Amino acid sequence: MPMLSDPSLKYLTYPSVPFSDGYIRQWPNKRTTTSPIWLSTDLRDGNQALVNPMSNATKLELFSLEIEVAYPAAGDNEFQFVRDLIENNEIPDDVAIQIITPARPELITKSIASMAGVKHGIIHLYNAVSPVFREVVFRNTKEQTIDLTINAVKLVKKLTEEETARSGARFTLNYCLETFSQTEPEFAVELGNRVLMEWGKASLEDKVYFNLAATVECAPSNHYADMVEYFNNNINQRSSVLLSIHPHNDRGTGVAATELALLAGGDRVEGCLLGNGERTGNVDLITLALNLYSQGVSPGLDFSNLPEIVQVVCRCNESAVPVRYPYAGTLVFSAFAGTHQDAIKKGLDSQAARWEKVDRTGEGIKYWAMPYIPIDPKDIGYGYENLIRVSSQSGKAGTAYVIKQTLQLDLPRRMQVSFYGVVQSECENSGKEMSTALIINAFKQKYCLSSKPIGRLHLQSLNITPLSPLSESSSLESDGTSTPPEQGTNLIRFEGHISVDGRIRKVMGDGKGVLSALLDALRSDLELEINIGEIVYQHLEGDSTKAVTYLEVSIPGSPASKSGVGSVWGCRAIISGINGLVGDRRFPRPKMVFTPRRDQSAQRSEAWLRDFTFRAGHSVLQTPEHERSELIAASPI
Ligand SMILES: CC(=O)SCCNC(=O)CCNC(=O)[C@H](O)C(C)(C)COP(=O)(O)OP(=O)(O)OC[C@H]1O[C@@H](n2cnc3c(N)ncnc32)[C@H](O)[C@@H]1OP(=O)(O)O
Ligand SMILES: CC(C)C(=O)C(=O)O
Ligand SMILES: [Mg+2]
Repeated sequence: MPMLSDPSLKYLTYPSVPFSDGYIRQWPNKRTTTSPIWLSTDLRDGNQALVNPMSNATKLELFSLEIEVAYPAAGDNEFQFVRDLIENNEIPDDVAIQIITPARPELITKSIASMAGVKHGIIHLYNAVSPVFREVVFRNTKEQTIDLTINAVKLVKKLTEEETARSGARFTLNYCLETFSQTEPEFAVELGNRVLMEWGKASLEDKVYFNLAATVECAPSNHYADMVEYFNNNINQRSSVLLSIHPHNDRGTGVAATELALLAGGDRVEGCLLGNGERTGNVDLITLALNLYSQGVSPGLDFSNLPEIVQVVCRCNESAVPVRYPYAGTLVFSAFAGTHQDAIKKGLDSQAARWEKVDRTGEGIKYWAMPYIPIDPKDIGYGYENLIRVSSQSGKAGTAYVIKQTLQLDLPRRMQVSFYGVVQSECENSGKEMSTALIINAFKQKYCLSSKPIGRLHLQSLNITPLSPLSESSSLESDGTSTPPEQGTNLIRFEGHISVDGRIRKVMGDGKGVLSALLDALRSDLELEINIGEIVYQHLEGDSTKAVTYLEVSIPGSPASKSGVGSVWGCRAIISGINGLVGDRRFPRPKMVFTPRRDQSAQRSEAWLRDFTFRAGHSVLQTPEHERSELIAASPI
């Protein structure tokens, strides 16, 4: 049957909670500032919903917290699990175990028998109390429902007192109004007060728990909050009572309902890790705890290694976590969209500066303020390596972030734009994400970053000789990664070997600064006339002596320019940029005549390479043969 045009003919809306006229709800103005008591019901409410319920060994893997361990009346395995926990001393002194029993005398008796010898046991007694259950399932009136409940409480009291007399066990009553959220609020309170009277020994030290179940989530979260607030306001002996919240997630708002119910007076939450449970599941304890954490409230639960916890839970439950699942999904700390990536990249940079200032001055706190990322993934066992993932939806900032994370290169804006074009068209063509490895490979290809020739030109070796003393601010490091000597102040001779289309050429030129000298060499020996536009130097993080140069090259008379990147005083950046120019057929090919004017047979060039040395100032830095080849290989940029 299709959906109805008027669904009110089939589905009844939820009734209002009967607050008195003029009553002002308290929960909307409250804030949660402390953590609730948590009860994991993974081994009971979670387990009862599994296609294959857990074995007792598997249950032990998940055992922790204040925990509901079993439904002992369900069968021998469940019963035995409780016995094993108690008899094998598996329960730490500060852990109370909870077992659940329906309000049926023989099942209560069996359930309490399973708890013999426990140190602290919580008896979770339940019966459904809403109109539809009273009428359809139990065929009971309100009075009969109260009688059924009171008789059950009486029996629990008698049996637990006998066990206490025998073994000294301490017991807490957790009475669950199953389907509480669909029950008339006045009736729920009346029932609660009758239970309190019958138990007769609720105190500040030994509270009675009322488990207010949203067995099926049937109304918006604000309604559940109203229900809890009403119960909170009207139950007797409130200070001797603890309100437990047991939400399910049928409307997908279990977490919201819990958070509002805690504002409305809830003290304790029953839920499951990753929201396992009947139908759409119980409320997820991990999401709740980390939501609190993200507000600066310690949840008292440790999820420092969430990925491992997720693995254990999924193994025990034979289930999987959707990739978009809060905190635990594999994609929740990844941005694909360009503007998100841009904001995250800027956020990381500005936060690093802010945190560095706190370290330096000792003032302020290193608070987290990151666009699109509500908590620091590192706090819960994730790194930053997947923060940005690149697809056709990504922009230049995302690609630049990947390059920076992987190669430490902080690309200037124009270069970001230019390289982004490559990535974008690759993604559009493939229709797929571009992995970090593919991006890095494309980057190296485009800018010819390799110790082996990629483009048509490749700088094989170089020798820099200052023809005038270096100015104070200049230095020439033997590995060629320092900032080039200031352009225009030092007369420099550049001698080097450049392979052009596979053939090695010896070139030499003079100029004010290394780059000018190289340009002179290119002009005079390769007849290659090149202009340099914007130049940016970047010191690599963690080593102030290492620098990389970004620059733009163009052919005189042509408006087109290409970016280049590289070290070795910027020489490799020039060659990288030229490769962009000469390798792209859309641009006029520069005149390249490869007839060397100076004597350099192939043999002599190879000999020159073997004797390769860097010269700094006027001293020759001799490098052992094996270190020299490593130096070249290790410095592809
Ligand atoms: C919302 C929740 O999560 S409640 C927890 C639910 N969990 C489970 O059911 C898992 C474990 N359950 C079991 O193993 C079995 O149901 C058992 C062993 C407990 C009981 O088995 P059975 O005796 O065969 O009964 P069955 O499972 O058919 O339950 C239906 C009976 O229980 C009654 N019942 C259900 N809940 C309650 C309750 N809280 N108090 C009293 N009676 C109840 C029903 O009215 C019905 O009685 P009827 O047969 O007289 O009509
Ligand atoms: C029996 C109770 C606690 C329950 O699981 C529910 O109502 O959802
Ligand atoms: Mg439940």
